[in-house]
Amino acid sequence: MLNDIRYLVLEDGTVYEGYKLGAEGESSGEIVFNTSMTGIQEIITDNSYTDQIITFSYPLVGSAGFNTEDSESLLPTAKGVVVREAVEHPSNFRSQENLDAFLKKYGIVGISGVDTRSITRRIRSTGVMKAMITDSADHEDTVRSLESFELPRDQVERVSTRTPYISTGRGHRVALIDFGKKENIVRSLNQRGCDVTVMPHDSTSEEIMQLKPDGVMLSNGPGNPEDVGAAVETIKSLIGRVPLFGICLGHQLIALAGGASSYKMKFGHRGGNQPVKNLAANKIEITSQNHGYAIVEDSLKDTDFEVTHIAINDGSIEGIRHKTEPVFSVQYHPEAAAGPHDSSYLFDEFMDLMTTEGGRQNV
Ligand SMILES: NC(=O)CC[C@H](N)C(=O)O
Repeated sequence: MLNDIRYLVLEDGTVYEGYKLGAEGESSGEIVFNTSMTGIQEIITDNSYTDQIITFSYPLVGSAGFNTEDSESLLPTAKGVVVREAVEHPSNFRSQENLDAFLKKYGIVGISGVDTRSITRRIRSTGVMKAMITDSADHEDTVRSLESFELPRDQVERVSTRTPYISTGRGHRVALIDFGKKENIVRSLNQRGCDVTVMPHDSTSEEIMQLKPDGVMLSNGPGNPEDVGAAVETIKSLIGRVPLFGICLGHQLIALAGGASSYKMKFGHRGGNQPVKNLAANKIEITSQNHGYAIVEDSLKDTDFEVTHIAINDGSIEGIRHKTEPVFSVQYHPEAAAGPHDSSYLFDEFMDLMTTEGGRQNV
């Protein structure tokens, strides 16, 4: 069994010894943790995790198995998966394969048998950092190569669609700018009858307006919002011409377009049980989240935007809206997948905005 040993080495020199899981080889990325207990396939296939190693803090991972229907992208782009125990025999009538087989299929390197709660506590005190999953026992060498490893910054262009395509419906016409979108955003719009045109990340405002959309959605996506400058210019020019709804990276880009700024959080929010307060309704929503950046509250002061939602755990901004135009966005995931459906009402609010404000561009 000796050659089944694999290591997770953190940039700070901490080494965890475990077992091989998923693909052969080694892999480096930014290590983050997710506290969800379910929705493992949706999380691993969320392209917002591009170049990141996902640690599941919950100890038993993959009990519902994996299938061909529940992926949030065609090609998962996470750099690794870290679990305490990988379920070998899933128990679910929809399951077609287990975690190990699913990771192998997509070439994702994983490690099992490590204390993921201890890793989570370490990330919470030190902050997210670089890490490597490797079979090499020369840990000093691994730490040295991690020191010189630079996290790439071109994630959005790697995961966005290269050409526009349509997911047909008979209702409102929506242009969805794809920064690495989760499929459930398209499904949530289609379920409400929308005709969705998925557009590349670098589409210009002219290309978007040529579609004569009733509304424009800005998707989630990986990386630092400051690296997606072209989209900020597009959004600036769309504000006031068409209703806009942004999710996660899309929310951050709307805020940047409005003149606000973003920052990198110490360890972000990732999980399916994140409480958020809706300030207008004075209600708490339990939300699905996956973000490592957030909007600087003070930077919103001199903009046309106001805060609509805040995170209960740390008070950070979770939602904003334009004071006079039909533009709003949330840092969390109303499309769920994985996670609770408390905030699906936001899609309905977008439908209402498209009914009352859509079609302005045709005037
Ligand atoms: N899910 C997302 O869209 C994530 C947005 C951004 N990449 C962040 O980490 O904050």
